[in-house]
Amino acid sequence: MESEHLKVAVRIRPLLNIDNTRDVAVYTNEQNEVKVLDGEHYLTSNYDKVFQPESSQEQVFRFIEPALIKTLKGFNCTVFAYGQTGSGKTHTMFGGNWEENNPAPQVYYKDPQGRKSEISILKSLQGPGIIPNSITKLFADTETKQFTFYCSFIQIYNEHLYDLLHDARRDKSLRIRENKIYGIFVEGLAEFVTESAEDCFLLLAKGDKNRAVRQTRFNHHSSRSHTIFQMLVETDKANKRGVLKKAKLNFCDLAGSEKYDKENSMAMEHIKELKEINKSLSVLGKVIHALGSGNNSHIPYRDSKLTRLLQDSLGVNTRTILIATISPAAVYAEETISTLKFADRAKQIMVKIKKNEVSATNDQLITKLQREIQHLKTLLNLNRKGGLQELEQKIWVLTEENQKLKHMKGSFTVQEVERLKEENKKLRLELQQAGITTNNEDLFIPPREEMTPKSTKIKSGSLPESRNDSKGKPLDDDGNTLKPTSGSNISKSGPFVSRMCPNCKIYPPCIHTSGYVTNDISKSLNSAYSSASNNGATSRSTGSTLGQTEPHISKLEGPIKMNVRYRMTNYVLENDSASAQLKEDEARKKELQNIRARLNKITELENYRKEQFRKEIRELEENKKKEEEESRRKITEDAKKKKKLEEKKRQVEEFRIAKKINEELEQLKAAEAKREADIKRKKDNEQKKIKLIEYYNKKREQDLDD
Ligand SMILES: Nc1ncnc2c1ncn2[C@@H]1O[C@H](COP(=O)(O)OP(=O)(O)OP(=O)(O)O)[C@@H](O)[C@H]1O
Repeated sequence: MESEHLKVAVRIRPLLNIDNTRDVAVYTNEQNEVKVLDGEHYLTSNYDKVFQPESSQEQVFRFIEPALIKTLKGFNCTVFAYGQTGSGKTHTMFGGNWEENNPAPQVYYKDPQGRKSEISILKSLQGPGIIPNSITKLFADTETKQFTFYCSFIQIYNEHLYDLLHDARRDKSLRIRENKIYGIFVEGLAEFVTESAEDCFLLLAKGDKNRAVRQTRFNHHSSRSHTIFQMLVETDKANKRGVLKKAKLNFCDLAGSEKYDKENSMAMEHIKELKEINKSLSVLGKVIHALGSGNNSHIPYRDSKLTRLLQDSLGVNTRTILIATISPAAVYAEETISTLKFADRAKQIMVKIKKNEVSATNDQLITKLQREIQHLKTLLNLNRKGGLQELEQKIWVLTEENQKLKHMKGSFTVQEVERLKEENKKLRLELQQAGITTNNEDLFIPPREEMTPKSTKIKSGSLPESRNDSKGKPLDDDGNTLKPTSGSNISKSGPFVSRMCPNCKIYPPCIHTSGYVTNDISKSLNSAYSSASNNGATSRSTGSTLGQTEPHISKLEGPIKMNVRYRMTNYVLENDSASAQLKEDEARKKELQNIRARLNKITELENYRKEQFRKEIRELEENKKKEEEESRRKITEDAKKKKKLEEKKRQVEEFRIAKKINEELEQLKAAEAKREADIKRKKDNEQKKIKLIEYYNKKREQDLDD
């Protein structure tokens, strides 16, 4: 065991016409320091290496080369390109003008006569990037040695995984799965055996054509998905210590981080992409942060497909190289600072690295090889044009061979295992010549001891970090309850019982034992037997079959014909002693029990809270009712009061009017009285005047008389 820091480099690309500016904000010095300075922002940080705008692709490749070479010694290696959209990730990983020049070859790599095509994609690249340079280097270094390389090309688009080599239209998203034998793997992902650098370039070119791209503000040809070009490197021969080496090489060209463009309205699809990209990059940041903080109790690998897929290539057992790409332009200072901060955080990860060595006589390896050989033979048998009779014979031979292998397990020599590996490779080559591809679910046949219902297997703690649903059934990465892949119809009779078969007098598995052959073969056998019995042969009971997934055979899509094999990932096989396994199982069991106990507590708490909540709601409802009644009563009272007041008002009004009338009447009466008094006074005065006149008249008459 040795420990090593992850390596972080920054690559500054030159100013481009698309930047529309001559103002720069990024400065560097000899000490691999980067300064971002634009009056508004200031950041200075130090990295393992800083590549200037004029640095060549060759110089960048030299930086990752030591880690690359180590893959041949059994160390995993992951190279990331991280940065803002248009900052040069694809340029760094694939090469200058890769996307524009990608020729997507329309020729067979091998013509029908088996002659090699002369096409060289490398020549068409202006300055090959890390991936083509690494491929050239690996094949040049292993020319004389015996290594096998398996390649696959994945893209993660909107949190869905697609096989870039098979699924141009992103029709079928793939699932990430994990188990004890294969580790973390992508179900249904094809792996191609590549015999030369040219093989790899063809795959690269084909996959890259299928990548999701879109024009963004900063890049006319922006990659909108994360892509991972994976290479598995395996030694064919065991070394003097009887050890086989293998390593996984991941080249990740991450989708560019991008800010929401407020000025130009973005299409919904673009916004969704942007959200998913930023989310998964943020999870990558969190994982890196969690690894760096040394608190490994919870690392959120499962929060994004990218981190889940790279779980065994992040933090442990892997040399990780992060190349942060930035633009020097002042207009991108904010994005540049955020990229540099991400790179800073990444620097803090301490990576423990160990070799992927596996003893050639390791039981798991033998089981894996046996299983693969069994499956490949089945496929070949189905493909070959032989009649049923021939097929039957071959299956008998295979049955016996497998029987022998089963009994021999544990007493294998290194040479025998190497022979198994050789045989495995040859079978794949034969499939390659036939241009056959298949779904690797077929290979995912549980070993005999696992042929119990899946939940039992989970309980034994065989799936690290496995999640269960409320009924204790295992969940997959998408949170769905797992169904046994190939064992949905698996015999429920429990583990395999090793008793001699009464019909053929050998130990199972044999054709009379349930759970041995696939449906197709079993059907062929059944009909072969029935025709044999019709012809007077001894009648045999055929027994039930496993009902496993039928081998799916289809022609390879596109013109490339190559070897196909399927993901068999199991990288941490060292120290795989039974006691360590038992301890691990125990620890997992305890962990699961703890989780269940915690879940129960949480459920109890939740129930209690629910009850409290219901109570509160009831009280609230009662209070509300009372309040409503009260308000109704008040409304009625108010209405009555209002009525009374109105009545009073009316009365007062009437009274006021009556009073006024009275007053007016009084006034009228007074006026009348006054008038009457005046009339009377006038009358009296007139009377007096008349009397006076009468008096004076009388007196004059008297005087006259006198
Ligand atoms: N070091 C460099 N030297 C010259 N040109 C470069 C360099 N880096 C990037 N470029 C150019 O800048 C443009 C954008 O680069 P590239 O496509 O690699 O960006 P990207 O980070 O992969 O973007 P996205 O995330 O949007 O896919 C391309 O035209 C590329 O050729």
